[in-house]
Amino acid sequence: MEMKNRKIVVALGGNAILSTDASAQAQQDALKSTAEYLVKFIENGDDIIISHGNGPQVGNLLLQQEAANSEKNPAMPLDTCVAMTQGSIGYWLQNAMDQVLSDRQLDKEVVSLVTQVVVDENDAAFKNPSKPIGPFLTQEEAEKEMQQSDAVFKEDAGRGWRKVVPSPKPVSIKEHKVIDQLVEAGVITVTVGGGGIPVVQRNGQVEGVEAVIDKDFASQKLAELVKADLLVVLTGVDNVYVNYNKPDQKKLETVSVSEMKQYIKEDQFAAGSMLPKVEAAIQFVEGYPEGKAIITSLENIQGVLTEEGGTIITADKA
Ligand SMILES: Nc1ncnc2c1ncn2[C@@H]1O[C@H](COP(=O)(O)OP(=O)(O)O)[C@@H](O)[C@H]1O
Ligand SMILES: NC(=O)OP(=O)(O)O
Repeated sequence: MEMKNRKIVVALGGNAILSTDASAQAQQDALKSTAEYLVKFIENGDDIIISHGNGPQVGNLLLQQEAANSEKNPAMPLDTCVAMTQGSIGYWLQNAMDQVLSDRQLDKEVVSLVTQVVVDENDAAFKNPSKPIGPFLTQEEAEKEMQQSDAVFKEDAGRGWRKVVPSPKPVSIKEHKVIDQLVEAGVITVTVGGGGIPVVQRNGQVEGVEAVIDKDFASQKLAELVKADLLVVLTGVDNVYVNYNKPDQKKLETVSVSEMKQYIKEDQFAAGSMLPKVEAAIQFVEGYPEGKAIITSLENIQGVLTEEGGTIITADKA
């Protein structure tokens, strides 16, 4: 059954933007294909709020900043780099969505919003950098980098070594009311890009801090604040699995919060890849039991339209 007129937060995973080629053209091309999928929500009559990651992009931007750093042309701090990636990826997404909407003769506006996400300055994450950004290095290259600077590198889910930065949890989203107004006005809104620009509130002022927020948690916070019907986390797999990549792997379809928590206890989801998605899904439906969360791939958007595909996380029955 097709579900319609839903308010949906769609979080785009890394493969929706960048696979191997980090050039602007390749990322724009990838987002054109992504937009072809996303437009299906609009054709279905849903309102969407789009969020996206920035791990590879913000890490690459930091390297560019460091390479050009001089007194006259100083490197920008990490919060500003996050804002810069919100701008570039938001521009590409707006452009890609505009193109597909116009091809389909759909009369819809798309905007991307520079979004500040409030974090707690005492979040333990500031003392324990964990969010991988930028390119993958070999262990040898990472160790050399660590000897030469204060940067921390860690192994990223079996894929290589990457620079890691603090990733505090989102507490609130400064612009959430205006996001809701945009959605109510029928505007497709790109927001909390790269997890949002991390800011803290000090003496009544908002100040940027050097961190990268996980976009799945920022999307969950957004879905909670705008009371979304659905949080859709799009990634590289159609479903979440237990015993993933083992001969007895099992696809998860509709799963309650309690069942998911049990799987977390059994260590079924890799930290830094599937675990934050599952945790974000749980937090959303726990905080807003009217909502549901779906973890699936872009290619399986049809399953999201019918709410019959992907891994669907629902609140426990009262
Ligand atoms: N239990 C699991 N079930 C399904 N996928 C898993 C599981 N554990 C780890 N993964 C991996 O996690 C990936 C999603 O994480 P990642 O690629 O880091 O996210 P993103 O799409 O946000 O960039 C999946 O594509 C899959 O390869
Ligand atoms: N900010 C963030 O979570 O980015 P990635 O999804 O690209 O890691």
